[in-house]
Amino acid sequence: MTLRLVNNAIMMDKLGTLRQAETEPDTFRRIIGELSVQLFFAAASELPFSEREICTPISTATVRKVSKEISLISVMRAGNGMLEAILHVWPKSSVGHIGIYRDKFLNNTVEYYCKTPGHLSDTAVFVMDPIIATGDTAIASVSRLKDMGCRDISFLSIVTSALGKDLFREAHPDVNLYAVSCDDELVEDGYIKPGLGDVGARFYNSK
Ligand SMILES: O=P(O)(O)OC[C@H]1O[C@H](OP(=O)(O)OP(=O)(O)O)[C@H](O)[C@@H]1O
Ligand SMILES: O=c1cc[nH]c(=O)[nH]1
Repeated sequence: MTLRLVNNAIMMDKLGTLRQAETEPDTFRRIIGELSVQLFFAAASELPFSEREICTPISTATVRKVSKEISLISVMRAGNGMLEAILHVWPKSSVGHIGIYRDKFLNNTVEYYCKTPGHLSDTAVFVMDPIIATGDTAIASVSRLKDMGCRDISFLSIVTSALGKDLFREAHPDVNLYAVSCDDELVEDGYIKPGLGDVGARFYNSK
């Protein structure tokens, strides 16, 4: 697995706004969506395509069509914020939802929901969750997808911790991870520093 950092001056400017504690939920949501689309486009550079001849208004041209079906898998709940924006740019995707969280008392992950497309293993699977902190949730989500037969998996995340990235790579060396930032530290309660805070709570203006 490689961590591909997808960032440029504009994306970093937007990430800075996301990091600011006083950023309002409407702006927070919009930027999560914008950055998610950039991650999806970067990850899509690995997709297979076929070529065909078409007529433009001026001449003929050889154009490319994506030749593999795409599945988008949201790790709830914060993954839903990325899903919405990506679905908007590739509406013919199939969509699945996985509900997995890290239970700090059990010191394990707990799955509470899983609904995915039936033909998932034949598709290019893009899993999304804005945060990889300890890595437990991302690792468990990808393991679940592999149990269903998925082999072509990319993981999209806005911010990963360095530790989470390393543990993810150990667990799933065959999965490419795309992120806007890799932050150095994890603090008490498993939050990334500087990070984004509680992303689900900030996205939904909720607890
Ligand atoms: O790498 P980990 O240590 O497992 O932490 C990352 C998880 O934490 C956040 O979700 P959270 O559990 O806060 O749930 P939410 O999406 O419902 O807010 C985030 O969206 C990841 O799913
Ligand atoms: O930094 C973190 C860690 C876990 N969950 C979040 O929402 N943020």
